[in-house]
Amino acid sequence: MSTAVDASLPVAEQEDGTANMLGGKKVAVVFVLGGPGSGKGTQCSNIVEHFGFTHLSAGELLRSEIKSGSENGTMIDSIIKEGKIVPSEITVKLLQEAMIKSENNKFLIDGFPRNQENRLSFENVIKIAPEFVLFFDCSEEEMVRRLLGRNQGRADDNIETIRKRFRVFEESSLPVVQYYDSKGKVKKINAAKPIPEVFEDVKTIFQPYGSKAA
Ligand SMILES: Nc1ncnc2c1ncn2[C@@H]1O[C@H](COP(=O)(O)OP(=O)(O)OP(=O)(O)O)[C@@H](O)[C@H]1O
Ligand SMILES: Nc1ccn([C@@H]2O[C@H](COP(=O)(O)O)[C@@H](O)[C@H]2O)c(=O)n1
Ligand SMILES: [Mg+2]
Repeated sequence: MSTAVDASLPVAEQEDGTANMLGGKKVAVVFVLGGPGSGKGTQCSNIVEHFGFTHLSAGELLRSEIKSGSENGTMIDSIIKEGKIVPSEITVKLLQEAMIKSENNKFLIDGFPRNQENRLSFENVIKIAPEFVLFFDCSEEEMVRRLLGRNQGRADDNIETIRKRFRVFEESSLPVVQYYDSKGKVKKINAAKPIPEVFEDVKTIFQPYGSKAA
C-alpha cells in the first residue's frame, strides 16, 4: 500500500485542526448525498473517470455483504428491502476496510452519511472530516421515473420500497445535509438536468482536486 502524502491535494482538517490521515496517508473524502435516484452513482462514475477518485458506494458495499453470505447478510437484506438504514457500525466498518485497502487518497463516499448516527460513527471511528458534501437535488417525481426505469434488478427498486426510501431520506438524511450546510460544507447541484449537463456543474466543483493522474 502506498503511504506517500500527495502535497498538492487540498485536504480539509478536522474541527480540532488535526489533519485527515488514514493508515499514514493524507486523504480527501467527499460525501455524495441526494435522494434515491438523484444520480449519485452515475455522476460518481464520471468523477472517477475525470478526477481519479475512488468511488465507495455504501449501498453497494452492503449489497456485496449480502452476496458474500456474511453473517449479517440476512439482516442487511431485510433492512434494504424495507428502505431502512443499516446499523452504522456495519457500514462504517465496510467503508473503513475499503479505504484502507485502497492505494488511492481521494474518496467519493456515495450514499453516506444517511443519518446522524452514520455521521457520528464515521467521525468517531474513521476520524476524517469531509472536504465537502456534494448534494444532488431532484424532484421526487423525476427520481421515481428514474428508479422505475433503472432495470438493474435491485430488490428495492419497486414503488412500495421507493416510497419508504423517500420518507427515510426526508426524515433522516436531509438533517445531515442541513448539518453540513450550517458548516458551509454543502455544494448543491441541480440534478434534474440531463446527465452531461449535471456533470458540467460537477466538474467545476472538482477542478481543484486535480485530474485523473493526481
Ligand atoms: N441526470 C439524469 N437524467 C436522467 N436519468 C438519469 C440521470 N442521472 C441518472 N439517471 C438514471 O437514473 C437511474 C438512477 O441513477 P443512479 O443509480 O445514478 O442514482 P442514485 O442516486 O445512485 O440512486 P440510489 O440512491 O438508488 O443508488 C439510472 O438508471 C441512471 O442511468
Ligand atoms: N449509509 C447507508 C447507505 C445505504 N444503506 C441501505 O442501502 C440501501 C441502498 O442504498 P443506495 O445508496 O444504493 O441507494 C438504502 O436504501 C439503505 O437501505 C444504508 O443502510 N446505509
Ligand atoms: Mg446509487
